[in-house]
Amino acid sequence: MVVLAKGELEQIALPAARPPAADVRSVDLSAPAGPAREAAARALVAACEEHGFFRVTGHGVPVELARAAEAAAAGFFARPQGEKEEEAPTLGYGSKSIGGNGDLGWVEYLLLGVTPAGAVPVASASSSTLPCAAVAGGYSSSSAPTGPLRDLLDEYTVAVRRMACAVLELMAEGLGLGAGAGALARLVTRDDSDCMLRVNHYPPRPDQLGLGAPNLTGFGAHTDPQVISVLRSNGTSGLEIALPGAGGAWASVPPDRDAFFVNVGDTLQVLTNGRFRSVRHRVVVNSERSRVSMVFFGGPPPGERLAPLPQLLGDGRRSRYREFTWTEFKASGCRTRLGEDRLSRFEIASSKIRESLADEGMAQ
Ligand SMILES: O=C(O)CCC(=O)C(=O)O
Ligand SMILES: [Fe+2]
Repeated sequence: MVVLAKGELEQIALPAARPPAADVRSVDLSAPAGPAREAAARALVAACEEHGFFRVTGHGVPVELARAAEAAAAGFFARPQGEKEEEAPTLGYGSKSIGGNGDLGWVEYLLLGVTPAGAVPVASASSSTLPCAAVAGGYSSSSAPTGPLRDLLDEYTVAVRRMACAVLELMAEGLGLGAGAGALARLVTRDDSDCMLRVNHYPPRPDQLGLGAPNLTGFGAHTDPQVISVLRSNGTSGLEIALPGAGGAWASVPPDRDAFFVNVGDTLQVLTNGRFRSVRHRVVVNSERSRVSMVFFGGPPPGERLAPLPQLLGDGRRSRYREFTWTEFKASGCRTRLGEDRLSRFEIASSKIRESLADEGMAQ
């Protein structure tokens, strides 16, 4: 259950309009080597350039495993509130608060850091998949006993991480990275990679709002900071992506229980020197049905130096971003609200402009 005070409910109310369906491209990860795989790699790159978002079929994650993990999570969310809160230390349970800076949503969640030993809870107080220094050093193993839900989520995470790696390998082929092609996938497969699993539960809109009442923000508009995020849901609508172009109109993602969806994250936008688009997205609660989503966030190791890949700079093309580490990005993002643009402070152009304004004594 998500409990919000009256003022809080107003804060997350949205107009009832429903955006048009997004035209989401599909990428078949199982395409055989040769022309079919080359076409899949091209489709993937085009989708990352245009929307920063695509659907993955032929992904190799057993559907039974995904459904079993989802059903176990749904069973957990159906338990009494007190019992769920007791599981904060073992499962990273939290509700309504997203990040540590006052963002609210009609959502409850589990948040687990991925370590070589399996998934471990991320402390609720600072829990966020957004950059935050509190988790920049990695996750300590929990001594709390694991249970069937944790075991299923562990198994699921291993399978989805493998798929994320396959996606990044296909991406590297599509980008023509050549000899350095393994570098992208390695970012999320190292033992110290900063990966996370987040299971979100959006209960149906509360009855007391009545008919004709506004929609609610489940998860406010944001970009994901990591390299890629890999998401599946129980087939309930609600996820929306911002379309390219001025204004960034919203489009709703048609639900699909068997496919996965991939978001380009901020880090991948930097690695591709802005060629790929870190997609803005949000979840709107407008349904009679609960939405359960499971999102794997593929993040780099803390000390990883992030800058555009040299192969993607091209002749004489300049880097749009200054180099920074993942730890630095997390520390700087820690103070931001959910919807803020966390990359702008790493853009070379804007920092150059700030420097010249400072030289002229015009900056504050
Ligand atoms: O729950 C969803 O469908 C998306 C959630 C999301 O964007 C996130 O956890 O970063
Ligand atoms: Fe997200």
